[in-house]
Amino acid sequence: MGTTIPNAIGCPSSFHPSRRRSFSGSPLFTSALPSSSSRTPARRCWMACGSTSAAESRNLDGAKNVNEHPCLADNLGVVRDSIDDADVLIECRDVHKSFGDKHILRGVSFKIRHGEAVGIIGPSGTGKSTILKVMAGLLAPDKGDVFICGRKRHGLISDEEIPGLRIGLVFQSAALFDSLTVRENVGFLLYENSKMPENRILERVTETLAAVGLKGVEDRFPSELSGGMKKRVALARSIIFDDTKEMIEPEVLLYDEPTAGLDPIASTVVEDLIRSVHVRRNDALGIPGKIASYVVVTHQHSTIRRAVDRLLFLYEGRIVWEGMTQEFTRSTNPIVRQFASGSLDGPIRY
Ligand SMILES: Nc1ncnc2c1ncn2[C@@H]1O[C@H](COP(=O)(O)OP(=O)(O)OP(=O)(O)O)[C@@H](O)[C@H]1O
Repeated sequence: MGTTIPNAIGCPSSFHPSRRRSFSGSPLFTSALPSSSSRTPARRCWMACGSTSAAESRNLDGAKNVNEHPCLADNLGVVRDSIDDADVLIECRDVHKSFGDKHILRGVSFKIRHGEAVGIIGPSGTGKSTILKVMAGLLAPDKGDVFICGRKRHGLISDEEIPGLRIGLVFQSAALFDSLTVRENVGFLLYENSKMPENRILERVTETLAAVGLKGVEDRFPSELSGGMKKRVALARSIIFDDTKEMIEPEVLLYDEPTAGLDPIASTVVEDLIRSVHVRRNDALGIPGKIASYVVVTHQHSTIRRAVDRLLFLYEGRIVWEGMTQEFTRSTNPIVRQFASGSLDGPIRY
């Protein structure tokens, strides 16, 4: 099975689900990496260097102010906890990325573990979408590394052969194919990449739509859906999987501003859906979710409160604070305080 190369442009006007062909221009990105091994996601690997290359100071509440200065960290002799990294699905280690002379990511390091629900927040233009694309394998770091289940990724997702983990990126715009019906959009990857019989794909599409709370919309086109429905269809498309395979790889979903532009109630629906497809919850049909972990980039307080457990605060291309969501509003970090209050006074300058 080939890897689906993500992009956000092409719309396959000639696509028909009954015609399987090699098409790699999906606006959806779900990289279904080939699973050539039967190892579990929890590959045992110990990483001696810890989760960040930074000196970290712990608040009383347990959150970390991250002082990004690797030399300082070494000089201070910061003793890192010995952590069992067997459950780390994705690790970014000292990731740098520039666009022209704009140095956007300046040494970003963090780990996403199996079962986690993580939010990435921070001021506009600070590189949140960029780090999602680096995690997804759409952008290669200029410096630093991305590890998938403990194995270093080389190049982009399209070049790699790392098995055992699917990574899906759900774009802010939903990025549905306008000329395809909801059924064709949701079943797209299965039509393109699986050997499932068509009637089984149709069943999977209906089941998956039901899991995100949508019924009877299979024949509609995206233009006939509300913004919230489009986001739900995009979510269904990202969680559908080939259930004829012997082993289903764990999947990490990366959501880029999934509630942007939605009213408060539609936001709540999407936030609850994001939760419901996670392994620790049940979907709309009462079936346990299958998404191993997810990462949400968001500006919305409701999404932070409702959809994620742990937060990474990105500022000027670095993680400057991380902690649990309930620690966020109590943080004494001046950057976090200013951001949480929306004040014009403070270290963040626009
Ligand atoms: N492909 C690209 N080419 C050139 N510049 C880019 C590219 N992608 C992102 N940038 C620039 O990198 C910076 C960070 O963009 P990014 O979208 O990652 O920020 P963000 O934190 O997600 O912002 P927002 O919260 O406003 O969505 C911006 O200045 C953006 O213009």
